[in-house]
Formats: sequence, C-alpha cells, structure tokens
Amino acid sequence: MKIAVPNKGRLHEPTISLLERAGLHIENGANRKLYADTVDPEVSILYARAADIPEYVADGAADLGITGLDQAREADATTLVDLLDLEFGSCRLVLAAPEDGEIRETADLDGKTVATEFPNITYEHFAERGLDPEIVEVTGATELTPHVDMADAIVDITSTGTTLRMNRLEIIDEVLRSSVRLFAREDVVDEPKVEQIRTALQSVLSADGKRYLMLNAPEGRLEEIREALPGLGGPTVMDIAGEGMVAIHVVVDERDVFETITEIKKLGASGILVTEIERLVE
Ligand SMILES: Nc1ncnc2c1ncn2[C@@H]1O[C@H](COP(=O)(O)OP(=O)(O)OP(=O)(O)O)[C@@H](O)[C@H]1O
Ligand SMILES: O=P(O)(O)OC[C@H]1O[C@H](OP(=O)(O)OP(=O)(O)O)[C@H](O)[C@@H]1O
Ligand SMILES: [Mg+2]
Repeated sequence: MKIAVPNKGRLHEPTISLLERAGLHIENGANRKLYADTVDPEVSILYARAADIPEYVADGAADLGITGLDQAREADATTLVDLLDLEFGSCRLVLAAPEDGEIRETADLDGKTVATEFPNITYEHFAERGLDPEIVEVTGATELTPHVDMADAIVDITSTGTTLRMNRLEIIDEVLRSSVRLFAREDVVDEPKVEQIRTALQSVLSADGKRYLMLNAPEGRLEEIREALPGLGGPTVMDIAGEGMVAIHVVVDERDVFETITEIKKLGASGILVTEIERLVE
C-alpha cells in the first residue's frame, strides 16, 4: 500500500506530523527522496507535489493520497474517494476582483478574463452559471494579474485574506471550500489496510483537544464526582484496595479541564493527573 504525500510546500510538514502521530513512522525518509518506508512493512510513502497527488493515485502510482480537496477537484480524478477530512490546510477558493472596480458580481465576468491556477474548477464554476469568460492559466502570483491588465478577476486560494487585501482585491464569490483529505482509489477502498490507516488517522483527530484525567476520590462521593465529570462514555472507576477510595479515569475536552478540576476538588478528589492523549479510537 503506497500513500502519496506532499513533498514540499505548506502541506508537507503537517502531513508528516499527522502520519507520525498516527503511528506510521517514516523510515529512511531523507529529504528529496522519492520513496520512503514506514514502520509498517505493508505501507510505503511516495513524495509528490500536492497538485500531482490526485493523478498519481488515480493512475495507480500510489493507492492513497493526502492533499487538498481543491487539488482533487482540479484534477477531476473521478476514481478517487474522499475517505477522511484531516482538518488542516483549510482555505477557500474565491473569485476576486479589484476593489472599487467594475466587476461587482460573477455575471459581470461573461466575456471578460479570469486568471487562475485552477482552470478546470474555474471553468465549471462559470459554465454552471451559463457564463463563458476567457480563462488564463498561471502558475503563481495570481493576485498580480489584474494589476498588469492580464485579467479582470482571479480565482485563487485565500485563508486569512491578507494576500487579497495587500493586492487591493475583494471577494466577489466563493467557488470552493477546501481542506486536506485522505483520498483512496475506488478499487482499494475495501482493503483492510486502508481501513486500518483511516482509523489510525481518525484516532489522532479524535484525540485532538482531549485530555485524560486521573484522580482519586472517596468512595462515598463517587456519585457526585461522576456527575461533575463531562466524560466521554462515562468514567472508568477502580477500587483502591482497602482504603475507601476509588481511582477514576476519564477523557474530557481540554476546554472543560479547568472547571472540572475546580469542581471535583471541592468534592474531595485528590492526586489529580491530566495528560495528553496521543490517539483515541472510538
Ligand atoms: N493560504 C492557505 N491556507 C490554507 N491552505 C492553503 C493555503 N494555500 C494553499 N493551501 C492548501 O495547500 C495546498 C498546496 O499549497 P502549497 O502552496 O503548499 O503548494 P504549492 O503552492 O503547490 O507548493 P509548491 O509550489 O511549493 O510545490 C493547496 O492546494 C491548498 O489546498
Ligand atoms: O489569505 P492568505 O492567508 O493571504 O493566503 C492566501 C495565499 O496563500 C497561498 O499562497 P502561498 O503562501 O502558498 O504562496 P505560493 O503562491 O508560493 O504558493 C495562495 O496562493 C494565496 O496567495
Ligand atoms: Mg501555494
């Protein structure tokens, strides 16, 4: 089983970190290598450009791929199945035009020129509305094109909005919301290894923002303490031999930790320990 992952750019680092946290440690993965092994002898890594990953998976060079939804849509790889939202690389593909210019809405672009790194998505967006602008494909610095008379508007990625603002462009329309996904080729979706990888990645996402709370409590106050714990599926309670005390373990949301601790201390809890959770399989 081969997973195609971004070899550079902003998606590289978070993808590697997620795989590591999921237990798929990468071995011999020195920079600029095309392939790397993982601790799982059945799983290897293929490094590729984010934009090429959908095609690599569709063509069989890899079986799974981690890249942005925008890239999968642009590649129009219809044999790809979106298995899991990995919840990073969140951005929007938007139609934007010069502030205070003539272009006020999407329809104003009929017969005009739109520059983009995403010609297929852009074409679809306008075609669905019965519009037919000229689409100019660029490979970067798209935001400059309206200022050098190359285009009347652009379709480009935005997240914080800084780049658009810096280039005095404003959003006319939203074309696509994107985030990084785990994609699989249709014919491998049912393989046990694919489900195993999906579950491992999911377990990292599930653990995010959660904490493991351990504490000791007088047995007599167990019910009150139980009520104060906003736990996932209820706490685990263990007897501490012969002391009239119980040990309680529970998973709580990170944002509830402070309030919960204050509450349970009042109820006689002691020896409270809070730890991070690496993975959580629900
Ligand atoms: N500003 C952003 N905020 C969030 N996600 C982004 C942003 N820009 C791009 N992305 C996501 O990251 C993906 C890849 O973008 P990135 O810039 O890392 O690669 P790239 O431009 O292809 O890199 P390179 O040109 O160096 O190969 C995009 O397809 C999109 O899904
Ligand atoms: O809304 P913002 O937070 O400003 O982000 C948007 C910018 O981010 C991306 O560029 P990137 O930084 O990847 O540079 P690149 O053009 O070299 O790919 C994208 O192409 C935009 O230019
Ligand atoms: Mg980029």
